[in-house]
Amino acid sequence: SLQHSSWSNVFEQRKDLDEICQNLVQDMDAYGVCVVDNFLGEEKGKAVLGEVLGMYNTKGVFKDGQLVSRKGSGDLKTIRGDRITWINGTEKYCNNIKQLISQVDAVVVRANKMAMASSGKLGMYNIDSRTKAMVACYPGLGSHYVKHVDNPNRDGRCITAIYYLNLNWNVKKSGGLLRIFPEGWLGDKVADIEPVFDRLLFFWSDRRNPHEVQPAFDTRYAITLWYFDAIERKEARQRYETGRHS
Ligand SMILES: O=C(O)CCC(=O)Nc1cc2ccccc2cn1
Ligand SMILES: [Mn+2]
Repeated sequence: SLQHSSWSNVFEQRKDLDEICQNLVQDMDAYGVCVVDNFLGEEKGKAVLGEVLGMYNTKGVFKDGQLVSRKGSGDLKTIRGDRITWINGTEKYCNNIKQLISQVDAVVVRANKMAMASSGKLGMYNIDSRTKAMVACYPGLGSHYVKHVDNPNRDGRCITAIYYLNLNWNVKKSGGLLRIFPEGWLGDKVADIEPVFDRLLFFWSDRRNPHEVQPAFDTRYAITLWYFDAIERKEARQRYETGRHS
């Protein structure tokens, strides 16, 4: 359909797939973190944002974030963290999110293959599946996410991919900075990622990349996908089945 054909040339318009994949392979080798800006372009990015806003304004779709408390002037102030919903993209009114997901899939799968051929670190994995997409919103008011590791105990997830949707986001005014503390970066350097519109971020999901979201003072939207390594995932399932898990 027309809709489909306009999506299929996303890469011709923006940057070709190869360029993005080479950049990903190189950055994962060098830094363990990779930022791709203008991933979909303004029109497609806004279409995805529109669907996320539609979902967010539909009662009951997003679950309340976990409670976090912040000691202000000594008093405990409960702030809800991120509000999330999980989708596979086939839901109603999610066609553009579905297309975003398949574009990210295309990049990850191709980069994984390229890295196998060039023996990049990404080539050490065999990426054959992923989680559903987690659509998250920080409702502002200082909501944040404490420093954590996505996959601390080999659950199978090797790469985190986060697509940000925040038009004209200004961290000085709105906060919401993602700060990654990459293991092994010298001089305790950090990677500060602003959650700006149409930005796609990749990083190793394991202990190499502890990260936090600093308090956000405007609503902050992101869509996250986690990609599985086939072997690590199988081993995690086996541990789970034999009950050897905490
Ligand atoms: O929005 C960002 O910049 C990243 C936020 C972030 O790290 N989110 C997040 C959300 C999670 C939700 C459930 C389980 C693990 C999770 C790990 N990370
Ligand atoms: Mn995380």
